[in-house]
Amino acid sequence: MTAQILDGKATAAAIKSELAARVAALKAKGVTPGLGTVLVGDDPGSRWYVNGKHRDCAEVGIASIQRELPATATQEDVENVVRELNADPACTGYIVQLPLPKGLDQNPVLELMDPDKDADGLHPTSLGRLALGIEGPLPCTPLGIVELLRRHGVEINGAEVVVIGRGVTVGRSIGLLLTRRSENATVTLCHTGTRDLGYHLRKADIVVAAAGVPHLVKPEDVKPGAAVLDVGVSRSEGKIVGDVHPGVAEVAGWISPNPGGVGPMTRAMLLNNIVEAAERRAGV
Ligand SMILES: Nc1nc2c(c(=O)[nH]1)N[C@@H](CN(C=O)c1ccc(C(=O)N[C@@H](CCC(=O)O)C(=O)O)cc1)CN2
Repeated sequence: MTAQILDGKATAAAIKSELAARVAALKAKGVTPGLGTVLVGDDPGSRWYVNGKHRDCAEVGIASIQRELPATATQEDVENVVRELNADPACTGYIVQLPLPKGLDQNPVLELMDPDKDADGLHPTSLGRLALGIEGPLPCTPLGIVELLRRHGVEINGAEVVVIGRGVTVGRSIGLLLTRRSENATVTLCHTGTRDLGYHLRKADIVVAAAGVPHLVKPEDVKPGAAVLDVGVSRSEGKIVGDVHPGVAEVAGWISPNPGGVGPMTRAMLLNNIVEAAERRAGV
């Protein structure tokens, strides 16, 4: 078997053209959505992601507000930028690019954000809403994964899903998303304390690998026909190495390439969150 490709790049392009039409409709009503980003430090990967977010905004007609701080910024410097964006009417939603440099604590920064401007779905109020089943912004990578599966016709309802990794941007939050009544999956969250990862993987209809361990998911541990989403990013000689061994493509039914799978969907869902929030506010 050779797996079908869950093409995040093409899917994100389709979503962006749908969003461009929705932004045009908002603008016709006098509403211009604006995405703010806060980038602290000089990590080249984070800078690349933030620049990509602003390129996407330009493509769909969302205004951009960029705030940058040096790696020497203090906790108070970062929190002051957050206060400024909370008060800026041109900024309808924003993100703080994670991770923050060592020595800065991300949780007080996230808590200080105006939850109504949380474009990432990572504010405690947004995560609480997700847990309680109340409408609100959803974390971009989990949302991108669900959208990628849906648009490729992969059945989520009733599926056994194994998620590897307990980070807040993916692992913890995707369990909450996939176990909602609307998705209706059964989710097992595996992490570094899991004794026998292969035991769980072999039963999974859908695997979400977000551990950041190169080639952790081996072909012999994947159920034939499963959908495998590779979220992990490690770098070797300047190239991305995912969490999924290339041989998995011979066993799986669907596989997301990395790069070109979940990453572009994360970016598309950020735009989606900005547009949805603007629509909610405009009563659309
Ligand atoms: N505030 C946030 N910080 C971080 C998030 C997030 O959702 N919110 N997620 C990641 C980084 N991220 C978005 O911020 C992100 C990661 C990857 C991609 C992407 O398109 N990747 C490309 C490959 C890029 C490369 O060559 O390096 C791909 O997969 O094709 C977009 C966004 C952590 N921080």
